[in-house]
Amino acid sequence: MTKLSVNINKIATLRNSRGGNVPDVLKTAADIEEFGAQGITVHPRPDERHIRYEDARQLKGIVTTEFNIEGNPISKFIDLVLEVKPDQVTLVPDSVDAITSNAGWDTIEYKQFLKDVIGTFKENGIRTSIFTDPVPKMIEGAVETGTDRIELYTESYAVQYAEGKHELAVEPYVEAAKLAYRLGLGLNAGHDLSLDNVNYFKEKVPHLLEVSIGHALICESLYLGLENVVNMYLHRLK
Ligand SMILES: CC(=O)[C@@H](O)[C@H](O)COP(=O)(O)O
Ligand SMILES: NCC(=O)COP(=O)(O)O
Repeated sequence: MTKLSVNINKIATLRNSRGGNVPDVLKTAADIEEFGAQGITVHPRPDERHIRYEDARQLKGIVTTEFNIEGNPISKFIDLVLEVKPDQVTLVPDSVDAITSNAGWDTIEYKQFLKDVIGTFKENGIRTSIFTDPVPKMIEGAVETGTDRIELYTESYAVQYAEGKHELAVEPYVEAAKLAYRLGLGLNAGHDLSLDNVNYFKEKVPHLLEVSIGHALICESLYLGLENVVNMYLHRLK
């Protein structure tokens, strides 16, 4: 079975757009777990434009499944993770001004840095994962960092899948998954996975422990809920 960890960044984006506490990020996380998701992911960015550091602190007392915090390990992120002690930390090399994550780690260039940060998290009992492109030498480099898992960056899969190139899209991920397994790395995946493309990915990619999904899942929830909610309003306005 592959676990679903729901990334709730977009719930916080909506909340922040009005300034109040609607939707309530903590309640939403608890409800998502109640609906069966096996994990909650947050990716606080330095500008806190969606999930805030304080949300991550408060979620620690709410999440009863697996809590995964993602982000670039700048010093305030490292401090947050060591304070909150989530089940898993996923390191992502995103720049401060990135709209969203847009690359995996260069595990060769950043090997010593990753080794040091990963060592600190593991000493504190936190499972580690690093965001990685499906490139064999980057996966071999990941082993050297001591990470428990890698998270395969799935944007290129999602783009090519949407263009109908399904086999071409998934092939590097299948090879990456086999290599990671041989090297003893646990395997997660995420970015732009959706109701359209996740099933094919899951069927083809072996040893997939967990996917984290946010943007598409929240958009799909809006679309799939709209008819129901419009009708509820119409009923109240009769
Ligand atoms: C690592 C990854 O792919 C996700 O965490 C994604 O970057 C979500 O972050 P945003 O919600 O800021 O796009
Ligand atoms: N790690 C990926 C993630 O948390 C969600 O990414 P996306 O579904 O918002 O693209």
